[in-house]
Amino acid sequence: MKFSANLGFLWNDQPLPEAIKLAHQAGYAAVECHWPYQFDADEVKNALHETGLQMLGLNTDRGDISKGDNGLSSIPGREVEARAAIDQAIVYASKINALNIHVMAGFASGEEAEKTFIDNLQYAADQAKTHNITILIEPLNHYDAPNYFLQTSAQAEDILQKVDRSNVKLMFDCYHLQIMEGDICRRLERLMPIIGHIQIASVPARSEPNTGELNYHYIFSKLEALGYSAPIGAEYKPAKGSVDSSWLADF
Ligand SMILES: O=C(O)[C@@H](O)C(=O)CO
Ligand SMILES: [Mg+2]
Repeated sequence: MKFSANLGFLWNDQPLPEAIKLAHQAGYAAVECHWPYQFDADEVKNALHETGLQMLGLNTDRGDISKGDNGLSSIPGREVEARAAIDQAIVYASKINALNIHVMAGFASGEEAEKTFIDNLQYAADQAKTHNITILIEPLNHYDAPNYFLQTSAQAEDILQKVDRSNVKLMFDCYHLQIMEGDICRRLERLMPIIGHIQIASVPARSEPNTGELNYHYIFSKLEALGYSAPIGAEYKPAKGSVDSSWLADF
């Protein structure tokens, strides 16, 4: 299996270009991040070039985090801000040749929120297409993100059907979906055609993947049997605060 270091959680005390170099030294095959916007895109691009790593993905800006925003794209009345965040992500991603953009839904519920999310995702997909960028949506668990618009894979599947764009896919985060739904292996197999990226962490602690209630040796053997060969996102919070990548050797 190949792994992508999620630099939102790993080496997140370092400037992004430095974190990319540290991920390379630790043996990761790719990198991904959350919100890279404070870092100069040229410096990030140089670090990617120097290490030969690809940036798999980044997120749209969350909005005003001091007011509790966690994404904007499903919030009726905030379409202008949501689309500005999508445009910003596309510009940044295309500068550093990132493959995917996770469009964050935010806190909302109901039919109007669903319609808003679908419209914004169609906008994002159409803008991203010319840059060969895939748009991702990710269900988040209701403990970490109570009242987040997108909470289950079934809801994501329904949204993707309604969005009806081939470059919009599901980010299957095993950590969130184990908490919300379980049945991870069957779910991965069934949803494989709509999966754009997979992330992992232990459950429930969200720390190093080889601890906790999910058996990743088993899950990876199933993914291998399904022919999945893309790098898997190691999106975990290091248990002791500093990054220990020795778990990579087990896989
Ligand atoms: O799982 C997560 O929390 C992330 O993948 C993310 O992008 C939203 O914070
Ligand atoms: Mg995730």
